[in-house]
Amino acid sequence: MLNYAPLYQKFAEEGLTRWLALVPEQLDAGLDVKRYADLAGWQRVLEKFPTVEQLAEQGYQINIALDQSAVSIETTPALPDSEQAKYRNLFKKLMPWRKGPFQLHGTYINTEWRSDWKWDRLCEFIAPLHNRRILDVGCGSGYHCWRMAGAGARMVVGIDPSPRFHMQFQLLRRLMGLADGNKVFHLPVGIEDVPANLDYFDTVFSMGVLYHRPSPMDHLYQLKAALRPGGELVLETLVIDGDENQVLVPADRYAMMNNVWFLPSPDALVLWLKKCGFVNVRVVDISTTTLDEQRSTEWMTFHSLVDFLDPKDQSKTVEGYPAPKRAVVLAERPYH
Ligand SMILES: Nc1ncnc2c1ncn2[C@@H]1O[C@H](C[S@+](CC[C@H]([NH3+])C(=O)[O-])CC(=O)[O-])[C@@H](O)[C@H]1O
Repeated sequence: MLNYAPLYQKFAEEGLTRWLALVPEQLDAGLDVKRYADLAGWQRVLEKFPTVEQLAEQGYQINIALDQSAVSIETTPALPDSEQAKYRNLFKKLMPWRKGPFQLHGTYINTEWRSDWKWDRLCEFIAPLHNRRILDVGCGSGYHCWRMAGAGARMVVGIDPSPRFHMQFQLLRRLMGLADGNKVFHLPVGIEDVPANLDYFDTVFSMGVLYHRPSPMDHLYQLKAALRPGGELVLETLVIDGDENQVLVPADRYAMMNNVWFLPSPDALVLWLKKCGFVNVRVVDISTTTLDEQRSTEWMTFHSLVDFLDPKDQSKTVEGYPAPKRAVVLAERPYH
């Protein structure tokens, strides 16, 4: 059984009461087996893994590392080869694994994305996460949430509406046990389910989400309202080259994705943030996504970036738009 008791307890302790009141309903809706037929199977996969307590009884010590490129859970001594092979096959049953990498009980999960590279690009610029309460909007499997915990966060709430990613997160939580997992939580909901005007989080991350929103200014206002005054927004999104009034709205698909709305230039993004009332707005990174950062692997066997680019000119998407380039922008919610 998935255990949400620690989430209820932590939300209560940390004063997230308005959200807490909605959580039972949100879990029911986000994990509705009638809507998501695979859930029961994923749940059975999770239950095949040993809990930390079971491993401890067998004399194993759990070693968790959240501050290196692969979020890692291993034992001392290492599990026998036969057990490692069994778990490797079970990890495969939760494919596709998109955000990572992870190193779990002898298996390196080489995810579609080198999410650690994104982390490396921003971590030196953001306000230090020590003791902060953090919201990660569109967190996927929660890879970055674990890295935030590794950087000393007091509490991390990751949200993502995909039930598969929720189960990937729950698997990590099970393997980790509560000792280290009790400050990182994941809810199977979207930004629209976060209660309005929380005025709460010290840092809000929105990475890879803005371009999926049909109403980007509303997204920025929602993020701002989730922050406490003085809190920091870490915004990462697809951008194009151009001045502050240049924005690409793809007619149909962009890089084969059919739910892409607005790709601003970095300067336009800065203007939008200022117009929405953020202060101290600055671009800290602009990077073109490389074929080494996003690619098919044995853990994500579908098409990936190389298939989304024009084979004759990789500076363009198959639709003829500029190839994916992403910016990281930091901004603060003002005190007044
Ligand atoms: N309404 C919504 N509210 C919140 N999340 C949503 C919503 N709709 C979709 N998502 C989720 O937003 C995530 C976007 S990926 C970024 C992952 C991570 N942040 C990363 O930066 O690597 C995009 C990328 O590949 O960059 C997906 O996991 C969706 O399920």
